[in-house]
Amino acid sequence: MGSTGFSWKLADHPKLPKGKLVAMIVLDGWGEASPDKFNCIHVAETPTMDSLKNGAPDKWRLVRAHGTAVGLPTEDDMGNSEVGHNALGAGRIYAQGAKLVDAALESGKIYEDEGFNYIKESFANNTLHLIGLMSDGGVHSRLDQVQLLLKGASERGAKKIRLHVLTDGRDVLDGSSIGFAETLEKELSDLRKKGIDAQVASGGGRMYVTMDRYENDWEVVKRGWDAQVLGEAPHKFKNVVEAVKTLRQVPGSNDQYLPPFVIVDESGSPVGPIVDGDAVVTFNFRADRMTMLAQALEYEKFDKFDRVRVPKIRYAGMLQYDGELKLPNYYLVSPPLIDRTSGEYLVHNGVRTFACSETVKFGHVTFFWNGNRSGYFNAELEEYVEIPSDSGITFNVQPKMKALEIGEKARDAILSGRFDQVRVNIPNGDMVGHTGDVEATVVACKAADEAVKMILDAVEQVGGIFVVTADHGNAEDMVKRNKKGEPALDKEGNVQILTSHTLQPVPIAIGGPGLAEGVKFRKDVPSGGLANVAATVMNLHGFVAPDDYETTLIEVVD
Ligand SMILES: O=C(O)[C@@H](CO)OP(=O)(O)O
Ligand SMILES: [Mn+2]
Ligand SMILES: [Mn+2]
Repeated sequence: MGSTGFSWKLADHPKLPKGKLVAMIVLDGWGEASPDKFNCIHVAETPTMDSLKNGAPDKWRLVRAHGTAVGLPTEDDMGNSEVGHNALGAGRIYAQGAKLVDAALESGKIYEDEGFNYIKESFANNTLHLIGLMSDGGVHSRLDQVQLLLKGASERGAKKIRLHVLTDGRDVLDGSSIGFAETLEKELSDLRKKGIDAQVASGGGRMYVTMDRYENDWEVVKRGWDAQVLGEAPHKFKNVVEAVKTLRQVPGSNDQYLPPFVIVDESGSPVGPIVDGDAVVTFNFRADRMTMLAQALEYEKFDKFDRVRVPKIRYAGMLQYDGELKLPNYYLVSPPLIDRTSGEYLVHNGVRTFACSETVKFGHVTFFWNGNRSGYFNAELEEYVEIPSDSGITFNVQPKMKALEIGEKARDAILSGRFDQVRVNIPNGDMVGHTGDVEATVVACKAADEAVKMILDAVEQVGGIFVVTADHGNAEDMVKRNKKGEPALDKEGNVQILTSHTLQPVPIAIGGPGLAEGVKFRKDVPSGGLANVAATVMNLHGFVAPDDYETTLIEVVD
């Protein structure tokens, strides 16, 4: 014990042994919903997950993965990977970005802190640029927060404001970008009536422009840079509503993948390239899809693509996206300070850890799992393996993704005897679910199930334990529903495909030959959520979780 009384040492579990291999499998976007043809998990052949559900009733249950259970503002907020993996890894519920920004805007504190005062310096003589996802999905950003920020900044001296918007269609229905563009245009025209020169300057679909993650494809960020900073894009329009409406008419187009565009004035010049002296705010609160742009905006040394022109700007993130890297240096709202995660505790207690996923989810089982922290706690005890994802495709084209490769890596890590915890994220249900392609999502779910089987077989061979769960729903419900739960029809009488996550709970199953006799899920944590998983996993490693962790889901009955 240190002088403060704090210790990384975890108490021994009174009944459970140490030294058993624990495989921790997170199926991304795998919720539980009633069987129906839009439930791709139900439609797919998933014998392994089915056997867990039907095999041992006291070793399978549901946990909450959305809303307040994962630190989001309301029960109407669907879960997402960031908050889901934060909760799984940290074992406690933290008020998350969406909620922290709401509070800072509500109290006005956002305008008093260092970040806003820093960008404010540019207001008198230069432009304020706001870059981010135009959506009310609440996963990466929310338009109502942007509206409040516009109001707040203009009341505090911003005279010229330019927005660089990314269309969504992934956290919200495809096609909803038109409505958001109209709302924003109305807001900006009201500002213009008050004498503020406020306009949208550029845009593009989030998956094709700017919002790549984990360095899967820097071209995505470059396309955004060219439009936002240089004012160059293949498509030019007079305003954002015209842009979105026109680009959506191209056959096969959708909000997620709209090409980059710039808004031009009467003379054909871009209305808002970013130039020396300007202020820039990236208004997404979630980190993973903003850090690449943040690097391009902030780093003097940068070799990921040719920036051509690097304006000297005052840049602030809505949040700081990476606390270790201090990226960006200035931010409007402080991020949740997630400390003492289960990963850090376990490493301090000698648990050797292997974590793996493919690029598009790699940071989920490492960065998010470890409380938004990059890198190892102890490089001697940990190994993180990233399998390169395909880039430049939508995943309905390759619905199996790298599931089997992840399964193989996990299997090899388990059989090597070098690790006590082998943790993976299997992305298929989520990544293919987001494409809205129901048939491909069925294939995706089958592939995910096969990867689980591969890992469970290895657990069996070494006498280990498994925990299989998910971070939030997605593939289990691919259609928008009315209040009665039936598919909701649009004006033309068509069902509306749901590309987003859901509000559904997710399964958690435990088992394996190493699971001690008498271990089962407690009945007295009926509203358990993802944050209860960390204490559970610590128990399975033979430890008792710290007192302030959400309680364990298991008990040992003699
Ligand atoms: O793709 C993403 O960025 C989100 C949806 O916006 O999905 P997930 O939370 O599963 O990463
Ligand atoms: Mn996810
Ligand atoms: Mn997702």
